[in-house]
Amino acid sequence: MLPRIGRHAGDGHTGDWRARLIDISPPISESTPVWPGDTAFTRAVTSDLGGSDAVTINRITTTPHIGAHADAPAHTRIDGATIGSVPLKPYLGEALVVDMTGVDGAACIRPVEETVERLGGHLPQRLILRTYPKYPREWDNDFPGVSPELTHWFADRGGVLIGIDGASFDPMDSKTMDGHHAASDRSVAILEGLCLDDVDEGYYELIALPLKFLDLDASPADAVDPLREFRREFAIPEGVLYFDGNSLGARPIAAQECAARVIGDEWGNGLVRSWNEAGWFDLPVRLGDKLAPLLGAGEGEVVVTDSTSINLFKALASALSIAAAQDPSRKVIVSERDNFPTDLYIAEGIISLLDQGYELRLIDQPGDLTEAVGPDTAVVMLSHVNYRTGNLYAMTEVTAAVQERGALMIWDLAHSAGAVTVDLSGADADFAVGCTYKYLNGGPGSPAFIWVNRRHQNTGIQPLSGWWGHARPFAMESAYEPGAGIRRFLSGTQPITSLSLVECGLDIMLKADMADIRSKSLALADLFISLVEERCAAYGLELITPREHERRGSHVSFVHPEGYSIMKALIARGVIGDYREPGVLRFGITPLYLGYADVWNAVDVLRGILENKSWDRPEFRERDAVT
Ligand SMILES: Cc1ncc(COP(=O)(O)O)c(C=O)c1O
Ligand SMILES: Nc1ccccc1C(=O)C[C@H](N)C(=O)O
Repeated sequence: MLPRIGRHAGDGHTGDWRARLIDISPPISESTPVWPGDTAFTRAVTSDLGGSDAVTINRITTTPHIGAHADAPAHTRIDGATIGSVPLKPYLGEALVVDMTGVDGAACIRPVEETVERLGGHLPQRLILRTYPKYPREWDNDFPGVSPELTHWFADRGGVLIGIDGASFDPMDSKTMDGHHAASDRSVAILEGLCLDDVDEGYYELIALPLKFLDLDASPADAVDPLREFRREFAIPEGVLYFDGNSLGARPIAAQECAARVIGDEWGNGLVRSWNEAGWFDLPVRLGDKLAPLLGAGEGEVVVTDSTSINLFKALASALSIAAAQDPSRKVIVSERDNFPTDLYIAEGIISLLDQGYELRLIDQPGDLTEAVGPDTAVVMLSHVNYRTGNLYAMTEVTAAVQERGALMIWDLAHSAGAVTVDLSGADADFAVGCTYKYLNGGPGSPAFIWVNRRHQNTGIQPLSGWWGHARPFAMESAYEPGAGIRRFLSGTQPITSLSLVECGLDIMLKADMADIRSKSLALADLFISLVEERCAAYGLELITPREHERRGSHVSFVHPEGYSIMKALIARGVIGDYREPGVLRFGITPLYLGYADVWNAVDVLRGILENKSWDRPEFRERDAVT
């Protein structure tokens, strides 16, 4: 049984993660109304810290049918299962909230059908029915119940749970309890007394796990509902909790069909004609335009092409050429010691290739940046989200500070695109690069992207002057003439099969609201941090990710001296994160396919591994080539 989520709300270090969850459990206290004649909630203190006792302990007396609660089949059937023996799965997962406030009498089929039709035709396995415009604080005799027809109709369509805000599935005067019987006959789990005041119609993730009272007829349940509708777009193997979308995103289900189309039809049947007919030649630009809104960029500013490393080479070389034209005395490239190594290596490569006295100046922490940028600085090149710590730079402020000091700003968005809200135009940055295989779910090694501010597109030198960046590629002229606009940043022929798959990930991402992704990411990460700190406190994990939302990307990293073995043990148990030197356990938070229950379950596994020291085995110490 998972513990109550709500209990973690006020304990100081959890931040405001609950702000993005909707708690649909009314508070339980002595003033909580219960069915007339049933046992109200009372408590007595049996041991008191305020007195001379070592701990405080209460004793409670209550009906289990209090507040938001789950009815067990044993409530209305002599041979029915008790709440401690019901399966938990129905209480956890995607739910549709339907507004029944305008319906006379019991909740019925029609409004469900209408809502499903209006919202796009998908009926999940859980239904939550709202019958009150405002949840009653006093006992209300006049609740409508759930019609047996609705329960049968829903069970016929695979339904496993119905929840309602009213106090019961049957009206108050029912002697036959038909609503309850229909549910137990059809194995549909029952939730009653949900407070839905803040919940609009739509799809949510329901978490409403009953406390495991072995022999009881019901149990109080806590229910929280963050938005969740995208998980079914991804193929994630059974038994895997995937926390590594920051290295390689999960596979969109659509990718398989897309691959079959590109290979079978476009390549197989279209052959070379597909460069025109299937739009292969324009694909880098078309996908760039599709990606642009996720970066706060406009049309004609982004191409999807090459790798991040190669795009960084192009961006840095171009930026240096622009800076040199303005002020050739500026010879410093500022970056961060903790930047992803390829970024620093590429800068070193350009410096030695140009051989013009350029040097790399590395800061040791984000706070040192402004001091490091001065009249000698040509370009500043930073990862927006740090690959190891998850530190997030304030893009607008940093860009402004850099440009004020006369330098150009290049952002590496590898850990930002699809993970955090990005506004390149708003920040008026100079160049940006990033990959599509992480949060954009483009596939292993899928082509990366480059964004170039329009003011620079036709000015700098793009040194990888291949024919795809030529003004007239098929004129086959012997001299290079750079094309205009973002096409200049193309070099040569692209891996079309891999490039095509990028579109599947983008299409999913574009259906979601980036603000929702960001807030769910923060909520999941807050939950993850608070659970690890609370439940694994004894085992020496140290958080290296900033707690402040405005300084954090979309992964969470903990350091532990045995980090490598612990991560390998986690992966062996199906909790897939990754390891980075030194000692960093890194967990990617991908709101499109991770839910709150996944976080609970992953922390459970982590705690078990730490508690039993099951990481301490030779096979978990053996280093793989890729960590
Ligand atoms: C910040 C950052 N830049 C660049 C890269 C990699 O670049 P490439 O795709 O060229 O290997 C990564 C991860 O691989 C990264 O995290
Ligand atoms: N491209 C890869 C290939 C193999 C293994 C990992 C990667 C990564 O992307 C690592 C990632 N950039 C990181 O932040 O560690």
